[in-house]
Amino acid sequence: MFDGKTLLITGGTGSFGNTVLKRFLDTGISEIRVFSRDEKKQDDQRKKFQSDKLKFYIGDVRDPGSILSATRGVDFIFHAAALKQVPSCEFHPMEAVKTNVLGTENVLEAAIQNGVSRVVCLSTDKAVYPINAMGISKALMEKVMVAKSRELAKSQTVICGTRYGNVMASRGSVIPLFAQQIGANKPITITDPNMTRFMMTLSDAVDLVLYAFTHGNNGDIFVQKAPAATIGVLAEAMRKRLGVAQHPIDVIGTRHGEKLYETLLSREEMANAVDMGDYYRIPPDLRDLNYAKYVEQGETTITRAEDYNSHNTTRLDVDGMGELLMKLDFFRDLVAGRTPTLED
Ligand SMILES: O=c1ccn([C@@H]2O[C@H](COP(=O)(O)OP(=O)(O)O[C@H]3O[C@H](CO)[C@@H](O)[C@H](O)[C@H]3O)[C@@H](O)[C@H]2O)c(=O)[nH]1
Repeated sequence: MFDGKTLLITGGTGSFGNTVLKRFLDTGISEIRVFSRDEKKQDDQRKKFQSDKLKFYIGDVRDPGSILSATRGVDFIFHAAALKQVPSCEFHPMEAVKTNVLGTENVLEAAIQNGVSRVVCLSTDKAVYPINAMGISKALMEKVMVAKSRELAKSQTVICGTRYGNVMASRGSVIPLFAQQIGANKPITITDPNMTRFMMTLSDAVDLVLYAFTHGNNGDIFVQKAPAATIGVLAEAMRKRLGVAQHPIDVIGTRHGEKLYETLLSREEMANAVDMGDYYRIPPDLRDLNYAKYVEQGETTITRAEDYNSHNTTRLDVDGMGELLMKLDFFRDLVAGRTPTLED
């Protein structure tokens, strides 16, 4: 499917981009373009991968001109550029709007104008019933994506999306933080031991994007079924695997904009979602803007459906969480006493 094709990754210098490069540079793909603002990270990637197939584009999704010229001659786009830190978006919500909402519109317009055949936009569980600025901006990004895709019936571009949960051991996230606290002999800071999060590996996240890429129709959003754990269980599993069962814990309380649990599919989406085994496909609402229809044809299935969230999905216990941790290079390094490297 990728043989002889050109793929562009927005925000491609991040951990998602790195994982895609690792998987694809040695295939029959003809070119991968990394589009980002970060000259330094691009330079690191250039040195790390040393491949003629890899092309670097400095630009910002906020600047329509930069993305328009970078997408000329491109077949596929993975749109990963985003402001994704919850606290920073909370304090600078307009920055989240500029990158996550307006930036996405620029990427999609450029894709349509340049006849790109497939675009996959990356979203997050925080976009469902959102309460923080990051999630709200990603929810609006999804709406932009679905609205744009509605106009594309006769065009050659297919736009779809994915939502995923927490990527384990990503830079700045809780697993490396707890590891560092254990290493420095400081207490593990738990916000709320009963808080749950979906647990996914970076490789799962890339698989999900590839699944959407292969199966997506215009406006579809894909979600991977994933297990979840409480933060209490996560801390317990880390203490146990690292042989420090008595390491002290401080409960520090919930941070700005945090939820007790995350939701991957709302109740309303669940009523229409297609169960595809390991994944759900959420088709777009294709009714037209005829209000009489909305009033006369209610969705009776919605009242019966339950949302899909990190409280009601498969729950990992301490041993299950420990096994999942051991799938991470980061954590295996830690257990073996090697200096762990983060993906990003
Ligand atoms: O000192 C800490 C820090 C975090 N947590 C908890 O650990 C969990 C995960 O936190 P963190 O790793 O910071 O991730 P999230 O805030 O859930 O957000 C991440 O996961 C999202 C997907 O849901 C991504 O979109 C975001 O970019 C990414 O920051 C949460 O329940 C936190 O309350 C603690 O208990 N103690």
